Amino acid sequence: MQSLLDEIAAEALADPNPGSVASYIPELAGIDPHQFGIAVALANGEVYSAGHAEVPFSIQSVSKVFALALALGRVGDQIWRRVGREPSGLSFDSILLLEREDGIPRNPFINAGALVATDSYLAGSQPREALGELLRFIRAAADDERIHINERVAASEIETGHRNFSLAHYLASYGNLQASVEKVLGTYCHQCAVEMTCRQLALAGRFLVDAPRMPGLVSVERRRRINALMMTCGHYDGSGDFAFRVGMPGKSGVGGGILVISPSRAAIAVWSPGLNRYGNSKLGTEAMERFAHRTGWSVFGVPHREG
Ligand SMILES: NC(=O)CC[C@H](N)C(=O)O
Repeated sequence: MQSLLDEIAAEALADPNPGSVASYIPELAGIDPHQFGIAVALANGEVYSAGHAEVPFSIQSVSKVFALALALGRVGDQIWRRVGREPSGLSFDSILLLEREDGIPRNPFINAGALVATDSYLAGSQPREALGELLRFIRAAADDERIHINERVAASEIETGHRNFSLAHYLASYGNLQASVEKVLGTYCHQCAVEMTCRQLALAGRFLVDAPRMPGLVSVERRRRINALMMTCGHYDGSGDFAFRVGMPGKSGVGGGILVISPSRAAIAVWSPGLNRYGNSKLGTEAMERFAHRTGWSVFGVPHREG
């Protein structure tokens, strides 16, 4: 495993075309795209990593996985009255379907749906308490008390988040927000501003792995369902392509991180800040494709011997 990760990191770091970083969040715009890290937390407790696996990055939409788990813990299946479970086929911040579908976002991994998840785990408490609970969840999953929120990234996004404010107001106009738009947006932007290294993110992802000794933070049924949604919706309008190329559930963020789950084997985190046209990490996606190919890992079966 170590030599495989070293190889994959070397290939990614030698790529002259890492994509371009998200520039709409000013704090993220200045990050050097020529960075790549990968970490694998295996079900047996071993952790392997290579490249810039110890560099903290903004997890952005990868946080939507933790937010959904927390929201389900708070309100249970009630959340499915307010958000769907279908891929949207549109970019992460699109408002298009909200009008046609009466303010019910397609899924909890696009921004509109994630705002509903944030509103659900807020559930009457103050943003500070709700974010404390989110951090407790992530820290417990990773077994790492150092994981924190980068206030500058949160502030930068709140200042420039006109689209997300529009989405939230739109949801509110349909009665699909309980807390105020300001509270939901403030909480959401802080949630996106959680910072982790690849190593921390792989460890945090273990709650989605089906094996003994993994952090049991959600029920078996929820774990399977969250994985299913990652497979179908975790990469926005690039979800089909990621499933085709990698064959494992994953959730991306515009910070360039991707959390991938091999359901009974491992949680894998890759990070490279340059993005492809869907807003998902370019080198991260390519590296995961190579990783899946070389390990033979896929949720669609094991490679069989030729002949
Ligand atoms: N795709 C993403 O990572 C988007 C998250 C980002 N915080 C936003 O809301 O725009």
